Amino acid sequence: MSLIGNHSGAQHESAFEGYANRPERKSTYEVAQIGGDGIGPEVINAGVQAIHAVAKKIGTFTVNFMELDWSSDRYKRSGKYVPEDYIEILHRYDAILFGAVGAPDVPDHVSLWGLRLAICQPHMYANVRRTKVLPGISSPLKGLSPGDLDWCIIRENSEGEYAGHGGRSHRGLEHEIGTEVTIFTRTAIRRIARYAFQVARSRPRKLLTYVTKSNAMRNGMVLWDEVIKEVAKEFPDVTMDHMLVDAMTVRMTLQPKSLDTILATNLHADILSDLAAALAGSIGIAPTANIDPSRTMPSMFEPIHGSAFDITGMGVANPVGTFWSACEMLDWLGESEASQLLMEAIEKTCADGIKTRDLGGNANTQEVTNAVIERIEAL
Ligand SMILES: NC(=O)C1=CN([C@@H]2O[C@H](COP(=O)(O)OP(=O)(O)OC[C@H]3O[C@@H](n4cnc5c(N)ncnc54)[C@H](O)[C@@H]3O)[C@@H](O)[C@H]2O)C=CC1
Ligand SMILES: CC(=O)C(=O)O
Ligand SMILES: [K+]
Ligand SMILES: [Mn+2]
Repeated sequence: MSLIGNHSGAQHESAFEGYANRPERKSTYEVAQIGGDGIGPEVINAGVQAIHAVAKKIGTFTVNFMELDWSSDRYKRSGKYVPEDYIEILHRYDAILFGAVGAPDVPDHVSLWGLRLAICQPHMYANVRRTKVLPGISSPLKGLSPGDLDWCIIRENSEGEYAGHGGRSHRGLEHEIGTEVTIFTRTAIRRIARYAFQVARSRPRKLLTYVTKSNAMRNGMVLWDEVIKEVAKEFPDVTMDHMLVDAMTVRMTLQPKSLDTILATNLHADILSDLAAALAGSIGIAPTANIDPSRTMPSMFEPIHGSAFDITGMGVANPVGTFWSACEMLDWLGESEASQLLMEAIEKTCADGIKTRDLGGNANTQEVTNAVIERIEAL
């Protein structure tokens, strides 16, 4: 697949380049639409409008959305976030467009495990999170211009610190114990390392920085270091360097231009990718692709942010993170031209100053959506 973005000069390399298993293009894509909770349905509603507009403009395919009510409301009604046969249900779709999960009156660990982790952990082992300073948006860092902070963070998405192993005993007593056991397996480290090297290889700088904490964590993190060095031998054309996670926050902030593709564990990359989004201007902008590289399961695309109780229902949520996630979805489906077109419309909208208040603007969610659709139609 070609580089994205010859339209306006900005280049958006595919995060999925380098994979031989590009899909057959279809005339109709079936997408599961799961708005979820909080601002999730608000931004997904915006994303669906933008995808329909871009499909109409391109004219070679349509997207059918099937709205699934998998959410905390469903949990409170029925005791379950998802039906018993949810994996079989998801198999019917080409992709999943997801908002967020989390409600003020449900414990966060119940909601996250009930929906997002239930869907992603079994198959979607690569969590791909891109960053870039978009035109018209200022980074809190000094001296950066549009196009800078062009990073692709690859997060291990199936195990690690979020493996769910552990337990509690002696509940309520002074000597109560809680354990959260991190699980690292050679298989999972190797497959995510290969994925990250493929992404790094597909980008012009061919530079991979991998992040661990193998000084204090002397077992599993040392296994990471060893397996990554083994996998590196398969990719002699990729330059690799290593950072301990604490120092990585400093490098991201003070030497941001020294980074390109970044590989880290589930927890570390969760944190570093929120930092990356903030450094690029707002958590409301950044996309996430939860990828099953084998294409056994549909992959799931979602903005990086959560359900944002503090702004739910106000109509001011930034839809850009969802639009960019929609670009990633179209790209993964093989519709690279549509992906490029949508990205270009997003960039033009930002450049024209049509922004939500998290970016210092005063447009609401629908106004930003309308502006993106107008620009799609005009391109
Ligand atoms: N993938 C998912 O479904 C995720 C779910 N969560 C869940 O979301 C809930 C809230 O978590 P928080 O830690 O508060 O993170 P959050 O991302 O929901 O919100 C953090 C801050 O960023 C702001 N923000 C987030 N998205 C925005 C957008 N699109 N436009 C403008 N401002 C935006 C919020 O208003 C808030 O001030 C929790 O239940 C948490 O577990 C959190 C992260 C990811
Ligand atoms: C849950 C969460 O914070 C994430 O997936 O990024
Ligand atoms: K999300
Ligand atoms: Mn997160």
